[in-house]
Amino acid sequence: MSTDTVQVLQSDGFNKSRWTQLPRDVLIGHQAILQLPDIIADIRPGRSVLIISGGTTREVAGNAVEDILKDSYDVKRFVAGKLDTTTLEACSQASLSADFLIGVGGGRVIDCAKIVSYKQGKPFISVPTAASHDGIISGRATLPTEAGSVSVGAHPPIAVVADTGIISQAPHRLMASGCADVISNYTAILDWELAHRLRGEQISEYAIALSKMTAEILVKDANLIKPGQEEAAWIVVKALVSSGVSMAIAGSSRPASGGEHKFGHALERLIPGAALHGEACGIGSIMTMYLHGGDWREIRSSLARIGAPTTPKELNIPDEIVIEALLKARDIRPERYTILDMGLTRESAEHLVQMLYEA
Ligand SMILES: NC(=O)C1=CN([C@@H]2O[C@H](COP(=O)(O)OP(=O)(O)OC[C@H]3O[C@@H](n4cnc5c(N)ncnc54)[C@H](O)[C@@H]3O)[C@@H](O)[C@H]2O)C=CC1
Ligand SMILES: O=C(CO)COP(=O)(O)O
Ligand SMILES: [Zn+2]
Repeated sequence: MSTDTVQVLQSDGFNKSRWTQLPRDVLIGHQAILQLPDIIADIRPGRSVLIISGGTTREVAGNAVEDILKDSYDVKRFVAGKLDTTTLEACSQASLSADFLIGVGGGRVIDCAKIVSYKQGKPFISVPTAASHDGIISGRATLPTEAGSVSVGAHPPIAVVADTGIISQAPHRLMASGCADVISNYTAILDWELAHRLRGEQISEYAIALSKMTAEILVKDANLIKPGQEEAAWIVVKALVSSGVSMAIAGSSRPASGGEHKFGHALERLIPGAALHGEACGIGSIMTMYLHGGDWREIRSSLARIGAPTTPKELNIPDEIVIEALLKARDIRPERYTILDMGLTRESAEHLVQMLYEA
């Protein structure tokens, strides 16, 4: 390095720096997948693509994406049945001959594409088939492991193509779950602020403001979120994107994942597949909002208006398992300090679950 450069680099002691990664193109709207060729032409990621989808989502949109691209690109496909290390390894192998990846599906498929993209250093495009989670643009991936879910570093997608027609035709339960994922931002923020006050954890006011505003706008528009409506898909996808941007600004999932998410991850381990990700986090958020002394009834009524569950009974989950998940939450990602890490007892956990059924 030349002395001129060293002089330019001198500073007054301020040494903070943050690299924020965001997608380059975000396209949301009616028949958006038809514009995939334009998006790819804009990015120029190469000529061969691996389309990653799930068993169901391949039928829903994976095949259509393949059809749209097959005349101009060398297309291969990979079906990710579940998200585990074996699948990730197989997907990584399948990606070796591809220049770029497209993840077409729900949260697990997109996280699979995100992790493989990061490991292989290849760009990926996110094509969500459901508005069920706010990971559609985030640079983090959630990986279930034996020891519980871990949030792993990944690349955000280079582009997001969210087709509101496809998304509106997904089961409403998925969209309601995505709304619950966003509504749970209210308590994620309270937990982050708590960790800041109690533990000196660094917070980002910008990330907090965006995450909170996103939840507020969604709750304000709750009456428009109806099954089968493309406008509803439009509203919810925008909220999911906005929530994802808050995570990108924070450089972690903190503004969108607190104790209610630790509870959700614990519940998923205890009774896999009984609740969708956002459903579990929504119920968790009612309980942690109560512990924060906030308006937990407002969280509950917002979830109910959107059609998301507010009690374990609606998901056929025994109350006892929810109590266990509340107590186990502290073992999930212990470095993430939340209201559930403050010595919750079994009695208070039992009370929290009873409270969910209160009129
Ligand atoms: N990376 C991040 O920042 C985030 C990651 N996540 C992760 O995402 C996952 C949750 O995502 P979900 O989408 O709820 O779960 P998921 O990916 O398991 O999908 C749920 C179900 O919906 C089906 N599905 C998707 N689109 C459909 C459609 N159009 N029609 C019919 N069925 C359709 C799928 O086949 C699957 O059976 C969790 O693993 C969670 O931890 C969630 C939020 C943020
Ligand atoms: O789900 C998330 C935000 O909604 C983020 O996931 P983690 O809880 O795995 O960090
Ligand atoms: Zn979430």
